[in-house]
Amino acid sequence: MSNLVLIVSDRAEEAEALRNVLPQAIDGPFDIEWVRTLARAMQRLTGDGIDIVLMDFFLPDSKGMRTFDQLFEAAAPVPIMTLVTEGEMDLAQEAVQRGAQGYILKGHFRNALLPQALRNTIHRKQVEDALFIEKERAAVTLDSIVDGVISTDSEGRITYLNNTAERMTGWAKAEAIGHPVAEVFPLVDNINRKSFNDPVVQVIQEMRPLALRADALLVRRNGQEAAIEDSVAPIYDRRGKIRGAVIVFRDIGPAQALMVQKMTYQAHHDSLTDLPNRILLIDRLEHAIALAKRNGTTLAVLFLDLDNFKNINDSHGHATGDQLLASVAQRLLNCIRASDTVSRLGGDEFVILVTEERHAEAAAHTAEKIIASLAQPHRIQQYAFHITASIGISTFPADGEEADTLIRNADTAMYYAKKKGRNNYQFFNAAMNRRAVERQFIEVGLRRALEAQEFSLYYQPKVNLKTGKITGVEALLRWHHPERGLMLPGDFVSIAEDCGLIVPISRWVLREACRQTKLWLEAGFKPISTAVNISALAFHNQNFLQDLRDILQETALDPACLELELTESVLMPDSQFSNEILQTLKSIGVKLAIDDFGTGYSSLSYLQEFPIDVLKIDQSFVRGIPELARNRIIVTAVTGMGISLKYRVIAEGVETRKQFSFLTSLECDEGQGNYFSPPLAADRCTRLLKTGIAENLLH
Ligand SMILES: Nc1nc2c(ncn2[C@@H]2O[C@H](COP(=O)(O)OP(=O)(O)OP(=O)(O)O)[C@@H](O)[C@H]2O)c(=O)[nH]1
Repeated sequence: MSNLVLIVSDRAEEAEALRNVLPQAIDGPFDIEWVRTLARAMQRLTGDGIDIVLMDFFLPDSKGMRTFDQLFEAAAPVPIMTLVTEGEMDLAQEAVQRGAQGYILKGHFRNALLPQALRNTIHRKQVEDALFIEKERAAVTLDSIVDGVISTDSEGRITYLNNTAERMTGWAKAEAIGHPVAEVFPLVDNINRKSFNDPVVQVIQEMRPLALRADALLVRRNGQEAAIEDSVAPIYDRRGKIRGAVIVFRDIGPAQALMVQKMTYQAHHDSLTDLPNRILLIDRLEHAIALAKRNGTTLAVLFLDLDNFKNINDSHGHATGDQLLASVAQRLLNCIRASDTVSRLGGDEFVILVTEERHAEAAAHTAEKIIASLAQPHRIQQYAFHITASIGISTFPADGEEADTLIRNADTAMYYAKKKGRNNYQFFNAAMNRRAVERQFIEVGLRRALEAQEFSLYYQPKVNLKTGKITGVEALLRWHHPERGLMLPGDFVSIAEDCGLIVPISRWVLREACRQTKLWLEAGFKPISTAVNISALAFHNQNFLQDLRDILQETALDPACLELELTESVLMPDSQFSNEILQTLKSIGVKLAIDDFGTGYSSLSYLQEFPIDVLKIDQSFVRGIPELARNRIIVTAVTGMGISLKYRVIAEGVETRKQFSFLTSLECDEGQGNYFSPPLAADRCTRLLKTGIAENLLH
């Protein structure tokens, strides 16, 4: 598109010279219009289409600066350049100061830079106009919307407020500019009136927008508060550098503010007990840590888990469980100061934040108070419930400087309180952490071990003490850990129980033992039975009986060749339930043995009640015989009792000829232990089944 140049000059030779140069210019094209007088020029400028004016100061109807002033007023916003001689430079300079875009020296029209200068001037003016319109449009838009808009520079100082922002903050734009945003736009949390971290600083530091948040109160200049929702976004320049931030916010009105406040409250509190939940606890804890750091004080975190709470739910129903939890919450609140926090993390877990302790150990006092308070009966409906709790304590700064670490370490200490028999409290120590890390390592390994086929079964023979024949084997689990090598059950079973992995592991053990026994039977080793240990969790698992039936069917093993070993502690807590399962097991046809007899309840009455075939005397009693009188008496009594009740009695842990001889003299049926053979991998056990126990060991 060509540009139209209006030449305002009375000198024909000048107009002619420009006419000769401009239409052919490479930077063009330019079209030319020429007028001789100011009046004609003014008239022409009332119409459209002129892109630039080139004017002489001296015209027939106007002279000097007046010519420029008149034209400038009529031409706006068309750019003007003046045509001057060297003697008129002063006029040219003054015109530039008054708004001219520049000047052209007469006699230099052939200069190649002239068209370029004209084109640049026209272009610059066009850009300026577009920018002006753009700014105007933005300003008008921003001033007409109902949202407040504030922008800042990269230091967080105000650079702009729209009308709504002026009204809502109480600051006029002119006053606010240059002030820190936190001064003009101060925000507090609508739950506890705590100041928010400056969102602009955060956006500039993190270089990403902050999403809309609806739980903020804007404190106006006059001190009034307004519930708002706001978002903040960074402003970048063309190089991607942060130049500031823009805040957009709106007044959400009292009804919505109330709803938001309610929702915010719900998001921070537990609905059952109305206590702060984990989110609010972490917030308070972080705040308390910051304060303790500043003041050099300490604080303690008490992690509390009710003992055997599941039993209450199971026996009285979830609703009663809920009421008990609410009662516990109330007791906990009564044990602490108003400045402390009791929170419920979920389930039967509570965390208590005790602040401003002079000595962290003072938390023990709170723990004792809590334990004593919870011990009082809780009256719910017509019942009085007795409940205890285990508490772990971590202290700041000794046990961690982060909220998460303190809670985690208190949780670890709580776990040890459970291990110590429940109803007590334990302070966290670093050794616990090492053990917790170790447990974690084992647990992670266990989760992989089944799939990675890292388990195997070893078998230890049981020997008839009269005939010396092998009557069966006990299957013993081994874990070939890729880093630790061979691991025994004592290293990992309790962890597998804690994380529930014992159930699939037990299923694998049962299947593998049945499969191997079937192989031995098919190979002609008869009669032989294999004993498998059943843990409490596996025994109480609701799929236990069905799994067992499936495995027996799958492996086609005669159930009489499978012996299940159960400890007294598995059976006794709920003997009626146990008896029902044992009767079913009996009807399936498997043999039942009481393992580790003598270490647990050793109740004779249940022995008669349960359909048991075998009594296994625990190796701790066999160890000292015949020299150790106490053990000698126990082994003698248990063997005699077992025989008279018509059980097969098996002594575990036989290691010496003396023990073997003594057990034989008692007419104990069978023995098991390293004296006859250590536990062996399946192939070596197969060889032993072929050769039998060495003759010299038996006589
Ligand atoms: N009534 C009720 N029970 C819950 C709620 N949330 C979780 N529970 C139950 O609380 C029990 C928590 O049990 P645990 O802490 O794992 O075990 P426990 O029986 O207390 O035994 P220990 O902690 O080992 O002493 C589980 O049975 C959950 O089902 C709840 O909101 N209300």
